[in-house]
Amino acid sequence: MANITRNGLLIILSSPSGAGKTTLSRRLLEADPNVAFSISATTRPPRPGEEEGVHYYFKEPQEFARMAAEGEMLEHAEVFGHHYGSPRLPVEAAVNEGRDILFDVDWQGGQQIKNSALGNQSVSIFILPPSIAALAARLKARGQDTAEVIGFRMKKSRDEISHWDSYDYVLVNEDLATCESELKAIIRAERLRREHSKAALNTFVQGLNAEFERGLA
Ligand SMILES: Nc1nc2c(ncn2[C@@H]2O[C@H](COP(=O)(O)OP(=O)(O)O)[C@@H](O)[C@H]2O)c(=O)[nH]1
Ligand SMILES: Nc1ncnc2c1ncn2[C@@H]1O[C@H](COP(=O)(O)OP(=O)(O)O)[C@@H](O)[C@H]1O
Repeated sequence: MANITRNGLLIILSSPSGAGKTTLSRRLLEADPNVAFSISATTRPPRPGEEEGVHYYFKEPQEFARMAAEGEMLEHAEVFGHHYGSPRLPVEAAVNEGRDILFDVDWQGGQQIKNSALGNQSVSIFILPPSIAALAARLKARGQDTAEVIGFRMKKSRDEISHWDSYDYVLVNEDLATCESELKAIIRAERLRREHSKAALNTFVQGLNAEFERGLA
């Protein structure tokens, strides 16, 4: 049977706060054991229920600055007044082992990953809310931020949305199940892209040519 190995894919997911990235990521990770989550480092304090090393690595600003200065992050940016970054080593390990890695990052992070040495192994997906009213309602319903924080995130969402045009794919998260299946379809197709398994395909086609030469056609 054909065994065409491929490099791992960097899956970049961005959206304005409240559009559903976290929910979609969780569903994808539960359904697909070949996808790992890139656990970001952040200076933001934990929300209720968030665990160290599961949702984020919570860092003091000084430690975060050291990690960034010493090149330990694949990308990093300031979002909502806090610093966020993706540790580099787990990403390189996953890609080399042919495992996909999912990033929940803002547009700045998405752009830095696209411009990095691993950019040609990445696919970026932007999630839009069905309406701004729905976005506000979801942030309220999540019940994890104060009215002031929600107001601030809503103001910033216009800026985040303005970057939709630099993503490979754009999905509208109206019905969650539909959006989840669209996301999975994108990942299935991207895994099959020629450039993501070029070395293995070269070897495979050489094998087909060798069969021709042996006169098996
Ligand atoms: N650039 C970058 N952005 C990140 C990273 N981790 C999280 N973010 C973004 O920071 C923003 C705030 O995240 P968070 O505080 O968890 O709130 P959320 O918007 O409700 O998910 C979101 O846009 C995330 O995508 C990271 O490692 N790098
Ligand atoms: N398609 C959807 N329809 C209704 N509610 C949704 C949908 N997708 C996500 N939500 C809800 O909206 C809130 C914000 O979603 P979340 O995944 O935390 O967003 P983000 O990570 O983008 O900030 C959560 O309470 C989530 O359950």
